[in-house]
Amino acid sequence: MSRQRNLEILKACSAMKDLGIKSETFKPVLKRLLNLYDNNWELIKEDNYRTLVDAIFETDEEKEKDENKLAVCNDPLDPPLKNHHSIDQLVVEHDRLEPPFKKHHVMEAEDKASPTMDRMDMQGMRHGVIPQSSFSLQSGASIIQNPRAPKIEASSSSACDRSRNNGKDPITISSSPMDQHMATRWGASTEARQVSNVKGVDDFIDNGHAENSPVTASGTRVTTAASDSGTPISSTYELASSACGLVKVDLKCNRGCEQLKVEPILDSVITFVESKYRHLYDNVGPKFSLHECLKELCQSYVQCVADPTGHFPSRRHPRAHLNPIRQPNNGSLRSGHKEQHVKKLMSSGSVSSSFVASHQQPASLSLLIPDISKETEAVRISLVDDLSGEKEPLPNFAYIPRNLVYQSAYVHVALARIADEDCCYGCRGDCLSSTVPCACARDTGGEFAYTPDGLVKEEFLRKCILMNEEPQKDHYYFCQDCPLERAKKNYRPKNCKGHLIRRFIKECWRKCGCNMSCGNRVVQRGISRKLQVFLTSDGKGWGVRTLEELPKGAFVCEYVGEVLTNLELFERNKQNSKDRHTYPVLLDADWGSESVLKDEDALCLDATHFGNVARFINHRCCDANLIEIPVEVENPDHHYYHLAFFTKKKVDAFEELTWDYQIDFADHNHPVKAFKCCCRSKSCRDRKGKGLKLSEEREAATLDFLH
Ligand SMILES: C[S@@+](CC[C@H](N)C(=O)[O-])C[C@H]1O[C@@H](n2cnc3c(N)ncnc32)[C@H](O)[C@@H]1O
Repeated sequence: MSRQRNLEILKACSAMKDLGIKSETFKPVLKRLLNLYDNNWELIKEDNYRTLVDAIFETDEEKEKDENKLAVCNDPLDPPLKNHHSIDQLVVEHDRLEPPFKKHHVMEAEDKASPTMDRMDMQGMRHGVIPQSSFSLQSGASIIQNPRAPKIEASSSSACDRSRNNGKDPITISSSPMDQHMATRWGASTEARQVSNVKGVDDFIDNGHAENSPVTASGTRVTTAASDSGTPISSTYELASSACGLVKVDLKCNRGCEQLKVEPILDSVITFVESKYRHLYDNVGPKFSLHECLKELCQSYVQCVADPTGHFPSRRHPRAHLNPIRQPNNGSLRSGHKEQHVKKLMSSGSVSSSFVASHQQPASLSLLIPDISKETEAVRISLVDDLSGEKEPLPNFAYIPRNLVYQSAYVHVALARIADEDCCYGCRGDCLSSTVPCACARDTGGEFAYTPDGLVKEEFLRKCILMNEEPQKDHYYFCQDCPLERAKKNYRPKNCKGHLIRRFIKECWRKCGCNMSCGNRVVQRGISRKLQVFLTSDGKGWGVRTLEELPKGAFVCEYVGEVLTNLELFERNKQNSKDRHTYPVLLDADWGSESVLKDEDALCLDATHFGNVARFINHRCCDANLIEIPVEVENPDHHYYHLAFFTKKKVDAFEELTWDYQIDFADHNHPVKAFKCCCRSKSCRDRKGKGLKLSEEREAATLDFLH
């Protein structure tokens, strides 16, 4: 019995040595654990002495101090017996026999006995559940809430354990075996850490490590400052992620062996850092928040998995930026399920000060085009296929970030056409910060349509939605001589079907005195949200989803295409009637302002051959999450304007973006044949493919809603 015990003690010594934990640190804890567990070594040894290591970390300073005292004197609880060495004796003996570090033992042990989280994920996989992860970090304390996810501690710990070296040993990147243990507990391999530390994360990725090897990045900062006693103050931070999507941020604040006289309240530390940054950096505005930064880190982790073309590419597609790749599809779940699943995760359990990171296993994500915009947009827009085995041809079109006139359309942009009183020549900086709204707000009732956060104001949005969804008779303009009808063969002047008169947003422009970051310039700054083109699972072909949560009223993108006259569109559609067309957009919001519109002024946008990401946004009857709003930028006459998409409500990350094309499914004379709608909306206007009149359907939808 006693021999076995001695053997166990020696093994524990060896394991602790490997982790760089000094004998005087672990001895008292080991004794305490043996007492606690009634000498059950199995519990202590589990997961490469995880319990012991955790207990060492968790032991508070006071207790440790006391126990340290015990460790240096003769232990009354553990008197030396014949053939029964005390822990102290054995440790001393072990110290003489063993070299200080045996890094590989840690790895081997971890490989064999995989940590709890890996086991759980495997189980999840077997049951067809996407491994999920979430961590919630609240100031002061943090514990995982997700019952399926493994237990994770998000800690802000004092690193006194390591500072047992009295602050003499320099702390270098990845030099500490304890770091390695922490990393391996989080699924990080020593090799990965070393490569990532030495060469950077990207190099590690390009090294082509095994697909399931985790990505880790860690770093250490040693400040030049010294504590009151002259001990160098050093701190380390460690980022570790596991293949199942857990991310751990570990901050270790080291003041050598000094004990903190006053334990700072984490909230105050956060506030202190925020104000420090506001003072230090001009660009850090009053809204800077460390919580937001960490939340952003979590969300970006999720996004980088979903969008491997982000700034930190996923290991799965190490060279995704070079070639379109079609990866074998191993995922067992259809994207619809996954979207739901991820949405559920994203919306679950997040309180204002907690961060939730969750993502799905990227096993089935197939990156086909890293950036459809070919770097013409400020953000990359990837095209992925996460359905197994679907054969959808890649879209054949040229990406253009701004509209281009095809041939005959009259789009006359000239500074002289903008009257001085129609712009804010005298403004400086940001028009939104001025107490009196400038001339550019005149068209929107003397108030800007945007909030300082760049969102469409609630009231303006509400009116636009109402006008679209429940238009009154006086919201329509009926042409005496409709340019649309003029293009048709059996032209009858009075056949106009009506054009919805819309509310315009007017943005400041070149003739204005404000700068580009003026809050009244949103659409002209282009796409800033993280979008992705993906293959829909319900037969609509490609669609667009957001990779980040979008608040209500957020600008998503503009509908960009070739600017055609309606005559040109008609001719084009006649010639290529078999082509799959993106639905053309009429620029008819202001047709009522002129009694007879000339053909070259009656314009539309066709994104079939030239377009931007909006050409992939699918239609949804009635309850779409986007609304199109006309935006005047450079053209005061409203023949030509920008059609911008804004969110009608909060949109979750990974949710498909849709807008109501306002199709009249019953109009069989429309230049573009209506498709059979698969929007699955409760109020789908294309019921059983028969197609009801838009007006009838609107009525039906209203009745549906009322009952
Ligand atoms: C603007 S494009 C959208 C992108 C398109 N899904 C693609 O794969 O290129 C419009 C076309 O998408 C398809 N589409 C859009 N919404 C749809 C819906 N609700 N039901 C069925 N097909 C739809 C139709 O083929 C339509 O002509």
